[in-house]
Amino acid sequence: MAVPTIGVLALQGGVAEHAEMLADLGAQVRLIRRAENVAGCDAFVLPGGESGPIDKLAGIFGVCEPLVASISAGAPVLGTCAGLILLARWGLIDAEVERNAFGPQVNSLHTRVDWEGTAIDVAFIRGPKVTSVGPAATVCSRYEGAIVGVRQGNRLACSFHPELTGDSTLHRLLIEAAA
Ligand SMILES: NC(=O)CC[C@H](N)C(=O)O
Repeated sequence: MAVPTIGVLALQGGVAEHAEMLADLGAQVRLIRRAENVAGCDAFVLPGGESGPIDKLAGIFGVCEPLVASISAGAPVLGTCAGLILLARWGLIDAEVERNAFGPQVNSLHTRVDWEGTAIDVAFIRGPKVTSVGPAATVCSRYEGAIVGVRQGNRLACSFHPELTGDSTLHRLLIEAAA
């Protein structure tokens, strides 16, 4: 099997941990900072950070349009935290989200959640909550009753940060989908 190239949106936020985890799993990592970086990627990661600035910079640097086009054409994607917010805002995940739904930075926490039957180790940092999902999306994970993980085919989105705890379950799913 050819080594998949995974593009990590690298305009703001927690880029390095995703890149390191993907490289450890054997993927070729490409940082996405400009429109021309998008072509040729087999899958994408939209990292956590601040969804407002990432969204704005993605527009300014012309990244948003080719990225949305590539994901719409079938490229798998993993969006974590701010990445989940962007997937919903860009119409790529059929879900409504509420930002900062687990409180401020001081309420950050490290816990285990279930993802489609697998226990995963994750961190929440000012994460969003999914308040409703449309018919195209399915719920993959909950924390204290709140929806914190959804998928729409090969589009995976979560409220938390698996890359900060070293849990590679979702990154493996992404790489498998890209193969
Ligand atoms: N850790 C994160 O990605 C936080 C997301 C941030 N609170 C936002 O609304 O974009």
